[in-house]
Amino acid sequence: MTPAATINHLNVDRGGRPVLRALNTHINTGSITGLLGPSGSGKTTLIRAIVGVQKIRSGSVSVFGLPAGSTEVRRRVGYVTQHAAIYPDLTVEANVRYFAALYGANTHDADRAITEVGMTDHAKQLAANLSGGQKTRTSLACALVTNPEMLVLDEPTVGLDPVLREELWDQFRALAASGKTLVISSHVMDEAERCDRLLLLRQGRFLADDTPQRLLETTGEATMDQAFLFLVRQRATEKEA
Ligand SMILES: Nc1ncnc2c1ncn2[C@@H]1O[C@H](COP(=O)(O)OP(=O)(O)OP(=O)(O)O)[C@@H](O)[C@H]1O
Repeated sequence: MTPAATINHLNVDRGGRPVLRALNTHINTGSITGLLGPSGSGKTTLIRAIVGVQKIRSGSVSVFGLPAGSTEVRRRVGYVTQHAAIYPDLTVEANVRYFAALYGANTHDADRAITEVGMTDHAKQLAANLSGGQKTRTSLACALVTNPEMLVLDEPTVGLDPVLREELWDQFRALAASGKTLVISSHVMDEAERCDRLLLLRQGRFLADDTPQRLLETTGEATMDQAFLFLVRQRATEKEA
């Protein structure tokens, strides 16, 4: 199957320092790829490169076979940034309809997106009065108005309680089951096991690129946290050798 995105020898500098270093990978279509790593490891930078809003030093990122961020792919990729980008003084419906208008979609598309994220009962509520999870879901609806084939979500579950996180992950799984490609970043290792494939980032390099199951098997560890630490130690030993 043709990958939804291909990252080829990607190098990115920010503030004059290398932030992503020689990354190579691909993102499978119709699946959930988790981008995991500690704070500052480069997750947001990689996400920005996939969406096509990040200046890169060298290498390439292609999405659906076209350069990331090009006009032809922009509508096919939905992006939810780390901070819910919605207007607190507008209702859920008005927020999503506003996004729809911006992207040349109609009110029917907006209503479909609201239904898709399970926010129909809250459509008339002001965004200011929503819970954290509902705000994230509204942002997700805004990203879904163009019915994108790929969704890129930057730490969508940060600050949410376990029940809300569970609900959101059910939503993500349903979106992937409908054929959409999801890239989801997180620094919470227990979310890793919910992904089909994992990219573990540390200091701008991939520590691992594998399924959660295979990562546990190859490291011989019981949890993702332990597997991550195992790989960090292994990398340090390799450097010393
Ligand atoms: N606008 C910027 N100018 C200069 N350096 C930046 C800028 N944004 C990020 N960086 C640096 O790039 C590195 C990677 O940042 P990035 O935001 O991609 O990490 P992250 O893994 O998403 O972190 P977090 O989990 O805290 O959001 C960090 O060292 C950060 O300080």
